Amino acid sequence: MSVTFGDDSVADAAAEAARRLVEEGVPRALADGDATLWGAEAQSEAAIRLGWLDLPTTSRELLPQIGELVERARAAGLEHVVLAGMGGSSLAPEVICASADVPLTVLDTTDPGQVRRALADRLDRTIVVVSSKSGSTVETDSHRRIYEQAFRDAGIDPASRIVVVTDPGSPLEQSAREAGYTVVLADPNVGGRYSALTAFGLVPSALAGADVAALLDQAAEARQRLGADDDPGLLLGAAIGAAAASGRDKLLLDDSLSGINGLPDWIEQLIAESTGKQGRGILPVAGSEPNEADDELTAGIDTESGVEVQGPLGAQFLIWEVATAIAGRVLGINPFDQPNVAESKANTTRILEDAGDGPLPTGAPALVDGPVEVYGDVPAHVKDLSGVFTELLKDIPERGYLAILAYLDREAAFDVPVPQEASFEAITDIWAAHDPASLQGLLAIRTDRPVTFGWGPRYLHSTGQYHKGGPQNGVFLQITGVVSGDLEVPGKPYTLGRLQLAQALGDLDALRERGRPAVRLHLTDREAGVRHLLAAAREV
Ligand SMILES: O=P(O)(O)OC[C@H]1O[C@H](O)[C@H](O)[C@@H](O)[C@@H]1O
Repeated sequence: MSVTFGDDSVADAAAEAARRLVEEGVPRALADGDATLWGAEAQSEAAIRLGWLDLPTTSRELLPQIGELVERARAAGLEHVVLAGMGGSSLAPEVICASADVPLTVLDTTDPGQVRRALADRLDRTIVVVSSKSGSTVETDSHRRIYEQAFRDAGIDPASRIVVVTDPGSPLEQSAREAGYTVVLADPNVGGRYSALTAFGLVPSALAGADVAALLDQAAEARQRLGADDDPGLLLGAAIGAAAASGRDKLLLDDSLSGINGLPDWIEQLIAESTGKQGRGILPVAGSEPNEADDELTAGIDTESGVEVQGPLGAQFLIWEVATAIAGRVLGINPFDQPNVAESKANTTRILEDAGDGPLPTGAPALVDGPVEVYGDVPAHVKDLSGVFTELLKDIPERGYLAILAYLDREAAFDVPVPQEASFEAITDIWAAHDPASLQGLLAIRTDRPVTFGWGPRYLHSTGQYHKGGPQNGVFLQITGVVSGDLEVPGKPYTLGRLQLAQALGDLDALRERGRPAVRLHLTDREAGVRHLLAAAREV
């Protein structure tokens, strides 16, 4: 494993920052778990958040219990593994399984269509891992309730199918024990986004068929370098910290040549939640081409870049965690809290409670363009969707960015029928033409500012912290859609679709309270709406 520099100015700044850190004794202190490294204010939190440093060893203790679980699931013929978990409770298993090429259905959505698709898939052979560190995350709680009901309706005992991963003493641990579920306890001294190598990363991945012992071996090798002057995590942290301190605070992640699939999505949460606070921080940008702008730094996973990080997945996890902790130190930021995530959650709860049984407070559309309603402040001269895009792009300030936030079904594009004889290229073109995520590329070529794309509510547990806590230079484009086939959340007064819309509105409020430009597009016909959006973006 190694960190190398394709850009001399980055290399020089990193070397200088690393030299200072070594002089201050930081690498050794971090290796020893010194909680004072981020200042007095962060110390009490850091004291209970450094367990990740020792996971390559401590997580080995979990392997026998995980091995038994896997055996039991195999013996019972449970081949469809569903993971209900948000942010740190699902991003790592998603990368682990995608890289190992083993199937895992991740539920980190409140989209009723996406949840219905999972429910319709081999329920009789499904095992559900319900993962939540706090044990109180609303999305995960909803998924648990929905699956419990579905199992019961199918005459299946939920206790034979649900595995809970949570922190000791959480409300979920208690209710799971009462229900007779299998419970695997995670290390409480590791925060969600640093938990890749805890039970949160390992249990669902092992059930899906990934070799988790190998991951720990890879991480153990990286752990041995910790404390050394040439530790890859130290060099990476010094590079991204020093770059951000000098204004290069957009971190473009490129994994195009890597055999590891989807690590940028995991890095996004780690960097955005750890650094995006107090009006400062680093904006991770996944899935976008560099603009050669002077506020950008490119980081490649096994891919040549401004900074290239080479190594197997287990090592990458540890290197990026060390780097984030080091960058926090360089920037004077506590990398272990996420002070602004709760704002949108509180708004969502308030919106649902205030609305009672009545409609949610969406307001009236400022304009309607075919299957797309536009909500928000739109100048009077703007008459259509491409005009809305043009205005939003114009609104991006110097050093700012545009964030596209889609509260839609992440997999709907793949349901579109494709001709039987179509080539792989033709099929991917058809998918792209129906995928809201294609909007990122189409708008990115119209601006020299970074354009990010996040699925809601998934991003609320990731880049959402940076949007609200980081520099106030974001412009936000939300997309919601009409719900057909809504799902009850058993025991709750709301449906999944209602929760999804309330989450979008809750975050919109939090962004607007900060005076940021934020527009919501609502698709009154989802498929036609996506096609219309993409066509309008081509016209900008
Ligand atoms: O694991 P949970 O307690 O359900 O938390 C899931 C996610 O929730 C919050 O949004 C935090 O900001 C994330 O860091 C965390 O990963």
